[in-house]
Amino acid sequence: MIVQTVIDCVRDRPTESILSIIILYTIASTISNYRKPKVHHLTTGETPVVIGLPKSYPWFFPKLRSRFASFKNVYAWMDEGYNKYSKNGKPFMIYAIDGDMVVLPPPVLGEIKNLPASIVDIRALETLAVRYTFDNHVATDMFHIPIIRKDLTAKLASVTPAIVEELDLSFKHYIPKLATKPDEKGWQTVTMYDLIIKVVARTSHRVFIGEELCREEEYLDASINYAVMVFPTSMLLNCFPKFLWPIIGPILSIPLKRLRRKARKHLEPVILKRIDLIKQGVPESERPNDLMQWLIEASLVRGGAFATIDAIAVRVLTVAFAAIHTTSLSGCNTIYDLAWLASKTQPGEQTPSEMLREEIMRVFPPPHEFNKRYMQKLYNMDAFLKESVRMGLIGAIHSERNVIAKEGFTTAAGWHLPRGTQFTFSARARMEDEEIYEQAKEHMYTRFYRGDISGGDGNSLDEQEEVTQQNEKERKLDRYMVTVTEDYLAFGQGIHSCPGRFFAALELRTLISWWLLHYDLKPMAERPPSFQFVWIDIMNSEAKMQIRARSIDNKQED
Ligand code: HEM
Repeated sequence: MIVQTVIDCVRDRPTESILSIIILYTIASTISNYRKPKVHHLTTGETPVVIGLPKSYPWFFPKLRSRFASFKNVYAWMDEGYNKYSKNGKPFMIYAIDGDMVVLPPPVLGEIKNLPASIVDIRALETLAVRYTFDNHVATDMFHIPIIRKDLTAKLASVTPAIVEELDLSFKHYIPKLATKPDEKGWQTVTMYDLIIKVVARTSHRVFIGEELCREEEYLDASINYAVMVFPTSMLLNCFPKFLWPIIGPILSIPLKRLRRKARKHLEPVILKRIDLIKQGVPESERPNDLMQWLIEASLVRGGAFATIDAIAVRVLTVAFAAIHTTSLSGCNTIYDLAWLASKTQPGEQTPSEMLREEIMRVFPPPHEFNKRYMQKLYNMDAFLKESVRMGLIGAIHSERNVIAKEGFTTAAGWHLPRGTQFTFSARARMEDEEIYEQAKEHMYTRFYRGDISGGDGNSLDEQEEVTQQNEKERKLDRYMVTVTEDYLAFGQGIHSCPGRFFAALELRTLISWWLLHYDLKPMAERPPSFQFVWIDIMNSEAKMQIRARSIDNKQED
């Protein structure tokens, strides 16, 4: 009714409507600016400089114009702010389409990264509009996070055979479906991202929900599409003021609800069967032992609405969302890098693929029985993956947080952030800082190589070891791909650092190993360019690659 009246009004009196909207916007933003406490320095009273305000007609809706300009300019603004302010220990601000963001200098990271949610809370709840893109239960209790961090990570060694098997089966299943027929020399064309996302989705689901469901195409498509839809839906919702979310949120999330129903159709019978097993008192050792089982058990413990099929199904989709795209992007970028770097190799030089293949043959000689312990000995592979993830960083920023404490939060350097301040840190600009990473814009695949400090036995350094002040000195750059340091930001920081990175590293090492043992890549002249949209770097998912099965003959050519 209200919506119809508004539409009629805009249609009948367009000029008056636009003028009214502009006046209303001006009044609302003047009031909110006036009332909102500002970030400031407690002794000097200085406030952060805003980067990205329009230079022409600066009096004409500067904030609004800046918000629209943020769609394509955030990365340039972040570079400017990082070099001018962050490196001098000062914060700066950006008026982005999804709100005002304070970007803090890197030293503050150490102060906030382990603060409890009562002082600073993870902002993903709002960035991703979790209440609308997932549901209230996920927004209020993220119990899947400790399950991933502890239970899944603890099980990695025992799930490795399942990962190896499912990767093999799914590559063999999807390559004939997605690649063109081999030409006379055996070369096939494939859109690599389409292949990798299918393989990663199926393999991850083998570990998350078991063999029974992981090969169900309709379910896999629903979960992949769900993950794809979350970002645009939340981005769109973030363009509206928060008070409109309860009205607009349910409308914008209709396509997500449709996909949820599709996924639920497949999950429901399995969830019901597993709940039955628990109710019948089947001992734990005889029940399935995978992520879905742990999620069901934790949901039943919470009871009430948490224990419904809907809530459990959405929880499974939440984990899939966090896991599948991130891992597929990293895997696909790594394959792009292998093909691109091969084109830069001089005649007679070993290509990166050859180097990695040689290492795989040494660590896992035929019949290539992969296991988790020895996976850690693939030092070149780990260094390569770590560098590809650094180069393919998915965001301009990391560790977005909201100040929750009533009294706000004051940094050691005296910057006061009032309650409600949204803040973050530079990720891309920091990871491309020449003072931290020599030739930062180059893919130096031996940058993180650390076989030389590990004694070569793979036992002296455990990749799950935390970097602490005590052991910091003895490390050379960073250790493993999964090691989180304040200069390696691909997995976030502190208590909210990615809990799934150990699983991702295992899956990626297995995936690249499988690839190198079974297929060749035709060198690509350039790395397929990605494009940037507000805070996110959207990788090139359209790039076509030439691939060729490694027959006995090809292997001999190597
Ligand atoms: C290469 C692959 C991956 C990358 C690059 C990646 C990256 C990240 C980043 C940057 C964050 C945000 C940390 C922060 O806000 O400080 C994060 C959080 C998270 N990731 Fe990952 N991730 C990957 C794989 C996975 C996988 C496989 C899973 C699940 C099995 C997963 C589950 C999560 C979850 C649940 C969070 C939220 C943590 C929290 O809020 O405390 N991720 N990840």
